[in-house]
Amino acid sequence: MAVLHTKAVTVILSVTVLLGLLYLSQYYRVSLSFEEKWKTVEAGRTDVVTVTPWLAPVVWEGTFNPFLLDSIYKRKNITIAATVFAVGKYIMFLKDFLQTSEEHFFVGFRVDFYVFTDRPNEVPKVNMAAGRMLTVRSVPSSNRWQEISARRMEIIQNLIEKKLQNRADYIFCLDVDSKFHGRWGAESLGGLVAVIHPGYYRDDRSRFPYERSPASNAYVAPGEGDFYYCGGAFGGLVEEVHLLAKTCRKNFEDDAKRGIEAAWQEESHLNRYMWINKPSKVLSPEYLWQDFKPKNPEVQIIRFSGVIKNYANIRPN
Ligand SMILES: CC(=O)N[C@H]1[C@@H](OP(=O)(O)OP(=O)(O)OC[C@H]2O[C@@H](n3ccc(=O)[nH]c3=O)[C@H](O)[C@@H]2O)O[C@H](CO)[C@H](O)[C@@H]1O
Ligand SMILES: [Mn+2]
Repeated sequence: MAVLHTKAVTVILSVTVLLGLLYLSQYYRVSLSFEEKWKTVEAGRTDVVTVTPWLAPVVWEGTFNPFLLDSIYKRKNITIAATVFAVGKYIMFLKDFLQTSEEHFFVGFRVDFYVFTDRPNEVPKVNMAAGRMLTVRSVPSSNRWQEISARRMEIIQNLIEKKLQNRADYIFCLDVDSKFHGRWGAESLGGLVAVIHPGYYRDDRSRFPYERSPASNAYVAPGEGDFYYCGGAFGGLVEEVHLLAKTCRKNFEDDAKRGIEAAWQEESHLNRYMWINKPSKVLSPEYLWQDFKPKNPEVQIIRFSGVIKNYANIRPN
């Protein structure tokens, strides 16, 4: 009896493993048939919104085939730039950010990281794969975190004007106090790309923390706004992000001249910009989660997530 039982278990296990392997071999095949290419999209997701009212895709796990997407963009031989700021004590986050990006962020593509810091000597040495590169640039420190965060727009604008226009196709601007945990690849590419903020995606828009004072250039009126987007991750084609950075910088500085600072600094200006200039691709909160938030069932994978930090210890004010 015991022998029979063991045999049955062995057979069931073998069949399961074989079926699993068969499934994986199908999934990992890059040269998909015409019918197969449409399968993932047709199966899609029904528990979340996957297209905006202005017909931009909202990228969730299960809405795309990663291997197909990579194969499409590989042929185009693109370069992706990524900016990250590590000013003051935030330099401590850089190592994990860079190390995990090697494992998950556009693996197999040409990626140029631009690190902006006031502590260039403390930039960690991280082994990077061929085709990936890191450039360190000095920026002044500040005694106000709001200024460090908001001045990113000006620095991104300058970087694009002085360096990137003929050197990169796409750019992503990312918070440093975060780590990659899952694939972030070609599915995220688009003209203008925004990430839905993990803290508000289940809320009614009346609760979104937009800037509510009409005196500010970042003003979003009650009843307006699509999603609440993160300041910690956005991107797109270099020329689109240039326009975004230039506009947000101007609006921010204009406000400052009149003694106004929007509720969430450049994040408020970004949200105003995205309300007027709809993103052509929207990334789900999988693309910027927060470690302190328990995972919700619709979030099948966390790709990038903010680490838990003690603000009082790391910010200058
Ligand atoms: C997840 C997310 O969307 N985060 C946004 C949010 O809060 P956060 O609490 O995530 O802001 P934060 O403290 O991470 O600051 C934003 C970023 O500025 C840089 N930094 C900041 C302070 C400092 O002393 N040194 C330094 O380098 C660093 O790259 C950091 O990641 O609101 C901020 C604006 O108020 C920004 O829009 C952030 O992107
Ligand atoms: Mn952050």
